Amino acid sequence: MSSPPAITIATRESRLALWQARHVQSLLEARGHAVTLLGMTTLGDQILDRTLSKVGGKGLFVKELEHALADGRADIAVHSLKDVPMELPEGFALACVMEREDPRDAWVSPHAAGLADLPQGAVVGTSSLRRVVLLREALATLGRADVRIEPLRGNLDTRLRKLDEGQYQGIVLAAAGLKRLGLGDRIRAVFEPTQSLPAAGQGALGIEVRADRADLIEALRPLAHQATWLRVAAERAVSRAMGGSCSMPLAAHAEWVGERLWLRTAWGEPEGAATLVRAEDTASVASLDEAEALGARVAAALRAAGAHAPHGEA
Ligand SMILES: NCc1[nH]cc(CCC(=O)O)c1CC(=O)O
Repeated sequence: MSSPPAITIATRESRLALWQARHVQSLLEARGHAVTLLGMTTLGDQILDRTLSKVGGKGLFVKELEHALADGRADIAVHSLKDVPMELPEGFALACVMEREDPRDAWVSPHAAGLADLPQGAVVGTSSLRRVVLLREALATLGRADVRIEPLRGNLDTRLRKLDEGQYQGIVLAAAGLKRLGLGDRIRAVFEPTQSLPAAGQGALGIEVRADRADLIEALRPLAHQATWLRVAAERAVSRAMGGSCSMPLAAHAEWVGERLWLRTAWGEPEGAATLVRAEDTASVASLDEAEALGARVAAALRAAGAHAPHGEA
């Protein structure tokens, strides 16, 4: 038998990206592969101080890594699936989706145990439009028109520093990123999906390869987690059907209830009504096709309830 192929992982150099790449590295090494990391700075990393949706969206974190796969400098790229565009470019494939970390949003604040306890006139920081519209709805329900939501950009350490410096009284981050970096003790509370519905793919890692690398797709198969993959396929199908980019305030979250997949979605407009449009459904799901069909069906219901793509997009 031939020995397992050597694998080079292209990775961004943020602490979270490096943790994720090393996580995959150790799983592959345990299976006998020799693994090296190729660190890269992406355009997305260079402009972390600007609102991503204004400068071209999620693809920015992925494209440079794909160049390295295309020209053979690297074999695989490890991504937070939340940051991966719905349609990969021609010639690339998602080889596997791995077991999900906590998919929920986390509340981080030295000042308040939750939104209701915020001091008068508090500033809450968050970056994604999804979290903005969810927070706005939650604050309106609590009658907290005094609380302002302000943009918060940068990698995890930068965001926590801005909180600690007092620019915000509380911030909302993915629980998964904090836990992976050993910062779980910064989490004051996790939002249940009824309070802050997570983004499609949040907390799940995916491994991208060149579509012609059947050898790697085979080698990565043992890292796949089918129960996560089906959840994420349903969630991503919603984003796809909605023309989803990160300029869209869209939440899509699936979880298992026995053999059935329960998919919940929410959509809002940053300048629109505080109350979000929501749609949900369940289905018996055993294949990626069935998961995607559920996603398409719930997306159609969400559109019928009033959700739409931004300005003229399909
Ligand atoms: N938006 C950036 C991003 N991409 C993935 C994660 C967290 C980890 C994950 O979802 O797997 C984060 C940080 C955050 O949203 O707070």
